[in-house]
Amino acid sequence: MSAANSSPPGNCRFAIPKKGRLHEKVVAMLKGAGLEFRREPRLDVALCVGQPITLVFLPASDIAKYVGEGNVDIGITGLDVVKESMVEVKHIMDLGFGACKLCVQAPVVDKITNVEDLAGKRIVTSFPDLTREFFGPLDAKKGVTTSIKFVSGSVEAACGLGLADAVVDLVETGTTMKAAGLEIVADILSTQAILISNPHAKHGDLVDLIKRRIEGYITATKYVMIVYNVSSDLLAEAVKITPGKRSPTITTLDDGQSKSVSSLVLKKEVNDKMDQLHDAGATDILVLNISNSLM
Ligand SMILES: Nc1ncnc2c1ncn2[C@@H]1O[C@H](COP(=O)(O)OP(=O)(O)OP(=O)(O)O)[C@@H](O)[C@H]1O
Ligand SMILES: O=P(O)(O)OC[C@H]1O[C@H](OP(=O)(O)OP(=O)(O)O)[C@H](O)[C@@H]1O
Repeated sequence: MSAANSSPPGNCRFAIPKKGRLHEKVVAMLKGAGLEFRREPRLDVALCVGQPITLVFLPASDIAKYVGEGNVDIGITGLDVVKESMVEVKHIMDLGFGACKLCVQAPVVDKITNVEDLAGKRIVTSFPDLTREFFGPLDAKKGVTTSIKFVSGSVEAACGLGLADAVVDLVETGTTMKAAGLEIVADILSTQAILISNPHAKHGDLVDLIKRRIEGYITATKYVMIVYNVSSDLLAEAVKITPGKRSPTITTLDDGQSKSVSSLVLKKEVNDKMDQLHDAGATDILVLNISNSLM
């Protein structure tokens, strides 16, 4: 690492995926959480503006190992990577993106419905340890040994190439699996992106700050603020529709007859809530986006 590509001593080191499926979402989340940074082209470290935090850009599949071994203090990667790495890390929070499943998949033409039929056969995967853990009990039951081979990518091609009888790979939409003529025989793990830290991380305050900032951003992206007017006699019914996260804010309008209500509402429910408020007699219904929050 050159001097430009290193972290000032004493900074909290925070690893994020340098490319791949999680990279853009993590960068957008950090920006939304006010953890601003400027990354020079081709450098794998960047300093956060105004905080003693160094971002370290690493392959997603290596991040759990670096966090577990204390080379970095905190990181973001998939739960699948953490489980596969078999290292001890503190699972701070789920991040709500990067959701997919790790599945055993076999060629559709083979019509395999019972995963036990694959014990003793050839499996190709990027997750050899989780695969071994999954097939261990099946092997023991049948008295066979499943052959498990590692590949780092394009796992879905292995059956078509004659290298495997089945694969263990991630499935999100199922597009890759279907295109390769495969189908799910068994689920191994549901995964999503998570925030992790070294169990003995020295930078407790910064870890808390990062967690708080990210939580604020996640809340802000999940909720919108709904604001409406309603006559005092209809207020109780309207408030039942929008009880808020804690409770709604209610103020009296100048006319003395009506109330103005503002309340947090889940983004995915807002259109239904607007219809219900309209039917309950509310007027002047506005929906406002929240750019960040601290609850
Ligand atoms: N199709 C997907 N949908 C959602 N999340 C996924 C998907 N594929 C992978 N992930 C998540 O992203 C993590 C990184 O996967 P990715 O395939 O981007 O690996 P990579 O090694 O960083 O990149 P690359 O495949 O470009 O080398 C996975 O461990 C998983 O948690
Ligand atoms: O169910 P889908 O939506 O099709 O997504 C699943 C695919 O996404 C990932 O691969 P990626 O495209 O990241 O490339 P890789 O094979 O190089 O890991 C994963 O390994 C699957 O192959």
